[in-house]
Amino acid sequence: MIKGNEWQQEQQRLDLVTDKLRSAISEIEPEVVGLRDQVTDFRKRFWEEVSINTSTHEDFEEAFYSIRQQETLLSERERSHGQRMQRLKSMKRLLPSPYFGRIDFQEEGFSFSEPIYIGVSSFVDVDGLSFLVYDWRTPIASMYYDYSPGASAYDTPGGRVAGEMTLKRQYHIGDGKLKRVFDTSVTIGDELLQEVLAQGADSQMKSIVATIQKEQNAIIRNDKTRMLIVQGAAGSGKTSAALQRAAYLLYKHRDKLKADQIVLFSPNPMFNSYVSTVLPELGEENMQQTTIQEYLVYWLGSTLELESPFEQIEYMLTSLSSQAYEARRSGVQYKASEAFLHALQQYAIWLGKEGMLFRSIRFQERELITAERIQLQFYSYDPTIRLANRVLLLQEWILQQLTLLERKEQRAHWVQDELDYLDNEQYAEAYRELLKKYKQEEEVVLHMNEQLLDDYGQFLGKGEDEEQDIDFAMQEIEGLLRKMIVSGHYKPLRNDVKRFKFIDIIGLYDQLFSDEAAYRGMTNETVIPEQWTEICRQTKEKLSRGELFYEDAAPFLCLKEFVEGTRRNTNVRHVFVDEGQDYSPFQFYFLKQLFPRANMTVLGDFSQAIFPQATNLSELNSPLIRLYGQEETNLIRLVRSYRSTSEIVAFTKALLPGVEIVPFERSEEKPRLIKVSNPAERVERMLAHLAELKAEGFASIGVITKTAAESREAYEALMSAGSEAMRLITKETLTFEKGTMIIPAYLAKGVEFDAVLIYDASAHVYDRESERKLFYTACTRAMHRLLLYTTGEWTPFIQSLDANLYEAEG
Ligand SMILES: Nc1ncnc2c1ncn2[C@@H]1O[C@H](COP(=O)(O)OP(=O)(O)OP(=O)(O)O)[C@@H](O)[C@H]1O
Repeated sequence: MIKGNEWQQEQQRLDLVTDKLRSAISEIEPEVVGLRDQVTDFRKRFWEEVSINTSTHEDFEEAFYSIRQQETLLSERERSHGQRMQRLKSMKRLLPSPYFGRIDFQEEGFSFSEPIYIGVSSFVDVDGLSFLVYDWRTPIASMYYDYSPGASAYDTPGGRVAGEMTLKRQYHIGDGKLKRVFDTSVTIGDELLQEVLAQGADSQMKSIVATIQKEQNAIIRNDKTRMLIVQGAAGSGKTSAALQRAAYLLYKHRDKLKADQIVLFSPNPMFNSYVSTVLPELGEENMQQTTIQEYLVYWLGSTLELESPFEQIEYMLTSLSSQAYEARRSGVQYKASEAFLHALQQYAIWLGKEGMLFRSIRFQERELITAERIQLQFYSYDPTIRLANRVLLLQEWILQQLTLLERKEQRAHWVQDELDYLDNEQYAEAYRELLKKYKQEEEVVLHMNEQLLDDYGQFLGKGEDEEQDIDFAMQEIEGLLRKMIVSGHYKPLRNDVKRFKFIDIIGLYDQLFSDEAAYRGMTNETVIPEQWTEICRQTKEKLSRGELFYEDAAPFLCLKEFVEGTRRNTNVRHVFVDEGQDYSPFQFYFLKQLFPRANMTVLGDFSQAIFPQATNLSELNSPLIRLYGQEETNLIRLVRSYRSTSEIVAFTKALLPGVEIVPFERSEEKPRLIKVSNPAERVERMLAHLAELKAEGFASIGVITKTAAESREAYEALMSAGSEAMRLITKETLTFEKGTMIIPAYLAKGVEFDAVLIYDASAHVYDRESERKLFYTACTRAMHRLLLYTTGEWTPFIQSLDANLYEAEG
């Protein structure tokens, strides 16, 4: 802590900045209100100021320019209103705590050092030059995160600036008052960080701007590589750093990057609500947040019903071991692999030569163009043309065929029938439609006049010439009506062709899962999973029900892309993938194709890989590194965990031998193992523990189960034993709230609780080695307290632990 004199000076400086903020706010506030009123008024009176006269060319031009002028004036005012509004908001955000850090920096060649105060946004004095507060994202502020006092430097667009940092100070300011001030000498944040980490969990993730650590800063400011991979231990701040990174990018590229050009892929919809306040807290708009499931469903359209990743994991966790189970598991892994991607690529080449499957174009129970004819046409194209381009040629050909067929169809009986059934009203309506459509065409206008429509039905009694004219006109109307009827019926056919419905894409995917020899022939694959026959049976059976396994979604869409050409989103510039270890190489490939202009940031932890299709993000041979190539990829590792106490980290680290995780020194209670004799006793003990934890001040508590069924069971047991309100979280839950919640481990990914209660850590619940990481993930959600229960034998993961790591209660 600093001394009295310095404290006073700091408080005076704070008062000065606060006063300046207040006066700037009171100056700008009326301006903002005034501009807002002007804009509203302007919009209301927009057309009053414009003279519209289109009688002559000159009048028309004048009207055009007067609209343009009005528009320019309006957008100018909107822009200055927007800019001032932004400034006002950022000053109001600064007011309660204008800055959190200070560095004094003496640049090389200068004889004095300048204090740099750092806050969530910049604040410049009335002279327009002196920065009273620097935004944390400015180049100079990076030294605050990267250096201790001593030699330091920062990068600017003009080059590197070196010098000496003579002081580094942290502030805890609340309501405009200095609460605490720390001078740091080694690494930043230790004291302030201690204080921040000692606090309880929140219903929303918090911004970590005041205590960003050096290795996290490297993630936030890395703006060079196409692919940034962050392999970070549980609680090491991957998600936090990702959100700060988005804020940094929005600031650095504020002229060209908009929030909707950044997409964050989250593990589940509830997680979106958990992280949604960080960017607004930093004064930025939220980026797009979604889940990969949402994307896959969107791209699949209504073709097939997709299993959700949570249904897949529930199957993995709840089914008994059997041949079918093992085959599914191995199928999931194979379908996620690069080998399968390669097989698909080879399959597409094979399809270029043979085996394409088409669907006949059918109309009214008739085959207009048979699948065989389409296939013949397809294979008549030059085989050197890419598959997807040949499909485009084919599409064009089918549309042409439809035009010819449509012409012939106009003479069909059914058209005459429909024509006969048109009543006068419909006839007249159709006629009007025709008039509208053809009113530009002189020829038609010549023969059709509105009089004819009005006189329809009173034709008798006219002269011969007139009658001839009328006959001719009637024939023409009839011809046009026939055309209209047929083209109305053909429209859906044409739309289907435009949407490539003439390709039997489900059949093509299904065909891949043929016997081993055929599969080899189509794909050149040599290494095929042992349970291939069973994998094929399961996949085909699912497809025959119009459904798709989760693991099949990305491969299916890739095949669709090879055949139909790529769909792309070129607007998005940054894709963030959180919990990246749970994505398959296939899904990454899909995202890369989908967002060709985006840089990718993948954050994950292979120790928390709970899905069988997991990808190891950081091993040398990782498919993720190969995605953009070594040169375009940067890998950063985080090992320090900021979430859990040292005792909890020591316990969880021992659960997963070899895991790289270092606790941030914060000591509290050891995890507690509570053995009870039956479920009723467990409920009774849990209720007592919940009450104790709440009395200690822990407001966010997670009762974590293995499956959804176990969550429901726990919820019912606790509620019927008289528990206070708690929330049962399911895959449909959209919001994360404070309080006590019961949640399956796979949905608790990415979130954290003050206290975690593992509902059943018995041997019969966590018995497969493949569930170790799930169990580890559940335990690592705890910040301050971890309690585990069993009604019998402990899971082998716990049995093998050193007894010093926990407190056992009988
Ligand atoms: N530099 C920091 N300053 C203060 N708090 C931090 C910092 N880094 C991380 N934290 C805190 O540590 C906790 C864990 O962070 P976060 O959820 O971002 O980690 P994660 O690596 O994404 O975790 P997991 O993979 O286990 O979900 C959060 O409470 C976060 O606020």
